[in-house]
Amino acid sequence: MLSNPSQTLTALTIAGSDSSGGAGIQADLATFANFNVHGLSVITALTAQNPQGVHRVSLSSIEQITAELNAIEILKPAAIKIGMLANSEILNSVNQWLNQQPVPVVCDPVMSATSGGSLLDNNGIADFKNLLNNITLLTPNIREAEILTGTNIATVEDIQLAADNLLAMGADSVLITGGHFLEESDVCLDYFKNAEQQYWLRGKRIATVNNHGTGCTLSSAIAAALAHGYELIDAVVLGKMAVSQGLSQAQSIGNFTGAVAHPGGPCRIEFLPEILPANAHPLEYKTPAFSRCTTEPLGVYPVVDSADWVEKCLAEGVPTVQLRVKDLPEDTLRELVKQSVAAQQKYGGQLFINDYWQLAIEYGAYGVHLGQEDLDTADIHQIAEAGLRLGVSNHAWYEIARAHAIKPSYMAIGPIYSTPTKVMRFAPQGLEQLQEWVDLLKSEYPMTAIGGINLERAPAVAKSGVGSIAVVRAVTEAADYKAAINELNNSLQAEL
Ligand SMILES: Cc1ncc(COP(=O)(O)OP(=O)(O)O)c(N)n1
Ligand SMILES: Cc1ncsc1CCOP(=O)(O)O
Ligand SMILES: [Mg+2]
Repeated sequence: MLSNPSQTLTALTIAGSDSSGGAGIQADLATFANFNVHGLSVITALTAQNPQGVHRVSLSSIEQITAELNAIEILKPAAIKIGMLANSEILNSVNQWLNQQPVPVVCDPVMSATSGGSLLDNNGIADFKNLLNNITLLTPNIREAEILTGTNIATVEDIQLAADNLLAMGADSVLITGGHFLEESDVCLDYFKNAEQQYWLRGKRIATVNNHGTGCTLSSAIAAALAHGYELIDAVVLGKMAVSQGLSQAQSIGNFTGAVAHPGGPCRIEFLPEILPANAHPLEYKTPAFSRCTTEPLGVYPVVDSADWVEKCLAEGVPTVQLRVKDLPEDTLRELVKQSVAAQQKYGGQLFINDYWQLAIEYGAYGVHLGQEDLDTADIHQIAEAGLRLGVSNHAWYEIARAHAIKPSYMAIGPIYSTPTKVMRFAPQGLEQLQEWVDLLKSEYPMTAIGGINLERAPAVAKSGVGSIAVVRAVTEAADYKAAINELNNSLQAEL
């Protein structure tokens, strides 16, 4: 799912072996391989298991587990996944070793097999809180969250309360997975919370009985993405996609139920989860209905800072243009928006106003372009109801999942290259990441690429199939802006 890094990355799973091959160590290693991460393993227990049940469990000795943990240390796992710990003795000795580990730890609090057998004894459950201080992300399902918190979970509010309890018990972040919540509905709701953020992830429910190993796959996929250096919130999206894609291809084994698959390869948009707006109730959230853009793909897309530039670009026949100005007094802004809208009425084209969505509505602009921070405060339903289009900036997987929940009129990806035009906390995405996001999103959204794109780079960017290139300097600082627009257009046309 993630491409091969230039140096071998390692991740460690500390878990039990599943003789039926669908969960535990076997699922974790298959997931790591899928994410191009070399898997290290410390096996806490051997289970004699098949779809009919867990027939026998044989625990590894503490000496063996400790020796394995110490042995793999020189291979420097970049992330750790924890699964079956069997009992309090194993749990506490793993925890002691974790005290020295500087890397993120994802813990799936495995307590029982899908087929029913117990995989953690009562003392282990009682001691589980000891482990939480060493856990970056805890990924319980509803039943596991109930057991760990001693609460009953039947509603959305119960899930939120359980997450609060788990954080209070010491976990840094918690993701309560909703595979067994509202099972009759066609969506699957997971809830993420830590000190900074809380959100619902809404994914398509993949109804299958072949779901053995789902929790193992999710937690090890998140650990693998963390090993690649992704931020936790991005890793959660990647983990969720891997599970949904895997469930969609899961097959039975003869007459027996099977396990989540590990197909690898590119992910389809139907498996991209939606991150619902922070204040949305997950069962009542209504997706806004934004109008589509008239001209798709969006083509050459100059981002300019004056009504004069808007007019010159539209007069030159660009299909899309954006007015992007910062820190101006209200009356100057109004005048700029008004004049830009007048230019659009004269020449046609799609005029997007950056940031100032109320003015865009008031003056009847074609659309609004918003950054992810703006989504926290803008009334996006009002923008949609006024008939304006919405474009949204995206720099990371988490942002893409968040934008996907509001179904904007287009998705912007950037920065593709480094640029002096804007200070951003995101590293350049590069062409490979652009390609992955174009392949994922293009069937549902028109897209544009922005950041550091000049005439030389335009053909390579256009080759991704993005269909539009958004530029500031390549037009506004060109010796001949008309020729620049023409050349950018030629690069895009060559790929249509
Ligand atoms: C086409 C396009 N893509 C991205 C941006 C960046 O917008 P935003 O995140 O709102 O940041 P500012 O432009 O406001 O600094 C854009 N303007 N246009
Ligand atoms: C506004 C913005 N958002 C992401 S990159 C960028 C600036 C792009 O400017 P340039 O085309 O000059 O690199
Ligand atoms: Mg903005």
